[in-house]
Amino acid sequence: MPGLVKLCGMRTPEDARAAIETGADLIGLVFAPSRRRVSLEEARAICRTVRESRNPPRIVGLFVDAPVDEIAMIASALELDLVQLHGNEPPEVLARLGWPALKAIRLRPGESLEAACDRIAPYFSRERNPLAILLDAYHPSLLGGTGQIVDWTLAAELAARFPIILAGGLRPETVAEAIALVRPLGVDVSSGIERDGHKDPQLMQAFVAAARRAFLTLDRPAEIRIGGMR
Ligand SMILES: O=C(O)c1ccccc1N[C@@H]1O[C@H](COP(=O)(O)O)[C@@H](O)[C@H]1O
Repeated sequence: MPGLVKLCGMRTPEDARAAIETGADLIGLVFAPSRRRVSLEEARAICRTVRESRNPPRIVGLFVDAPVDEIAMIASALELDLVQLHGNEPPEVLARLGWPALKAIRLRPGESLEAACDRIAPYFSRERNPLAILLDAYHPSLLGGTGQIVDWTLAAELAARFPIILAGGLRPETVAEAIALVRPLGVDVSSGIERDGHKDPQLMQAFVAAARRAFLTLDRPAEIRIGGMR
């Protein structure tokens, strides 16, 4: 599959149904402090809805600096396809966890290419590599899902060197330009598909359609495999 599209922050089975309708590849459930956080029971209901669908997206559990035991417990209880580690988890955490993972790196304003590469490279020097690095924008007080935009020029340099999923302030009307410039393996969005703080089915549809069109126009579409998915 050229170009993955992840829709993050599903809070209800209805959100998940709307995401499934778009044909998104991945949906995200937040288990970190956030207005989008779901309990284990709420997550179970969402997972059931997803798995009963005909073309289920992969389910990603998002954690921020949570204890490894807690991540492992939730990942196995819900049979998550992937975890997204969105805090300051060092490479050892991915090795100890042993679960397919996306590692988020929050780029700081003015961060140099060299500094960003120095932060990312250690994740690829171990026996347990992340499937991709998810680039988000640093916020001084919030952990993510802030709608803040990443430096796309820096992101493009990083995407030429590492498997990158681009996140951070993407919207239906900006995602095509971001994909054309950055050429990531995938894109991820949370606040850009919300209206009045809730997931909006029309914005979800518009985001996925725009991302799909943009990935198709890349002359050499990037590819990523997640659990046999192409
Ligand atoms: O979505 C959240 O509430 C969240 C909470 C804590 C850490 C990360 C979170 N979301 C991730 O943030 C990025 C960017 O989101 P946005 O599109 O800028 O709103 C994305 O990877 C979400 O998965």
